[in-house]
Amino acid sequence: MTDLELAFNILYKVINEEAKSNDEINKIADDASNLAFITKNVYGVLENKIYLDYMIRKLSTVRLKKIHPSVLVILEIGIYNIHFLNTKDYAIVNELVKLAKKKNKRSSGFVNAILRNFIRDEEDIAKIKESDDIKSLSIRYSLPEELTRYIFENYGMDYTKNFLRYINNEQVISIRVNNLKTNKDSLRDLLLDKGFEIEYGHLSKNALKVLNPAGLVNTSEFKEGLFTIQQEGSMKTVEILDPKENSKILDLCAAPGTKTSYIGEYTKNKADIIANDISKDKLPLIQENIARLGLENIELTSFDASVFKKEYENAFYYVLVDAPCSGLGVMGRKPEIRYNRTMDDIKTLAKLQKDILDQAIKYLKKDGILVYSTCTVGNIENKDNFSYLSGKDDLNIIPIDGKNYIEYVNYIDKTDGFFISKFKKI
Ligand SMILES: C[S@@+](CC[C@H](N)C(=O)[O-])C[C@H]1O[C@@H](n2cnc3c(N)ncnc32)[C@H](O)[C@@H]1O
Repeated sequence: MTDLELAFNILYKVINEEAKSNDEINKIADDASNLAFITKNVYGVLENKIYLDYMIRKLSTVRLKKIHPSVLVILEIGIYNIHFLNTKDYAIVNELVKLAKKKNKRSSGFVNAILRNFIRDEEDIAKIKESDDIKSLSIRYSLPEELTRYIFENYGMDYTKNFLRYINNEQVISIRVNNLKTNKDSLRDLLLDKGFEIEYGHLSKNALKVLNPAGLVNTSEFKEGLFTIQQEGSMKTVEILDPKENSKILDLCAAPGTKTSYIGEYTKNKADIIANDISKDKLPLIQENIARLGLENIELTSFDASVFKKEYENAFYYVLVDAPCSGLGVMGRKPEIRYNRTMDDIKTLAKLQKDILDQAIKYLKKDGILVYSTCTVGNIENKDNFSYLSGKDDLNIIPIDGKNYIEYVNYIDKTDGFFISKFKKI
């Protein structure tokens, strides 16, 4: 199978069958002759899908909705390679026409015509002719219009442009060193030896950045639990919670266990941790991480955190609510998120977060610490829920670096958009 066909298969599943791009890329990592090229294609098409479809609309006499789903993916790959990767020769067209013959025989002439016409008339087709700035940005950076408008209304035009530009650029991946098994410099040396380009993290003392991360999870260092893939903003959540050894800690929304496992490492296996997630299916993911990283004293549970659990009342020194959220802050690494979120989802999630936070407060002992975090941007979830918590009589805000909360800005802080706030129960 060619690399383009592997990229096609992944894209088809992500766009039409709700698969996740990262999971699918990891599955084929060992078979691909050029993993970096496949990854570039998968991310590139997803990051530019609205724009690619805008151009295809101009080129096609058939309405977009009437184009067969596999043919549309083939066209998107074609336009992406020609326009964004500057592949101007006709070899790519021939390869995609061949692929079209395999996937949907009747459409190969159609694919051939569209891609050749695009090469001939690229400059004009690629022009975005929209008088509305938000619509134009939505197409240029392929973020659905209502989400683009939401970000603009919350943060203004400069932020919106920079934010969108950042999520469509290649992302730097961070990893968290497992200090129970190694240390930062030894791990750095091992990964450098394997050809990874490594830099030190800039927000967390336990972070390394990997500039060419393809294949990272297939290394023996990963399998032996020397590190976890985690972005620095996410690491900071646990560092801000700052849980102590010999304490009782509740992580209410824990799967896949990235923060739970950091809490375990941070407390050197010497705290009692309960990691909960509503989704039973996701508990094995947490278990896998715990086993891989060599962690102990972590109990897994599965209940709905928005419903009160009497036995946990006043039982914990630390409660982490890393809430289910719209995930707009991680679109750079999970580009398909943008096509699966609406403003209605954001409002529903914000309400769910409030309900979970209401229970979380009851589980804290006096002087106990609550951290409320999300991996999203936008006031409906973050700031409004921070205000909701600030209004509670039994909570005091604990400032973080002199501020009420941290909201990482991707293009400034060079990490995912992340929101973190901290409270003490009084
Ligand atoms: C942002 S993710 C958590 C990520 C995790 N803390 C980590 O660092 O790996 C939110 C999680 O909340 C879970 N969730 C959603 N609704 C929930 C509820 N009502 N109660 C408990 N967990 C819930 C989801 O299944 C999802 O795994």
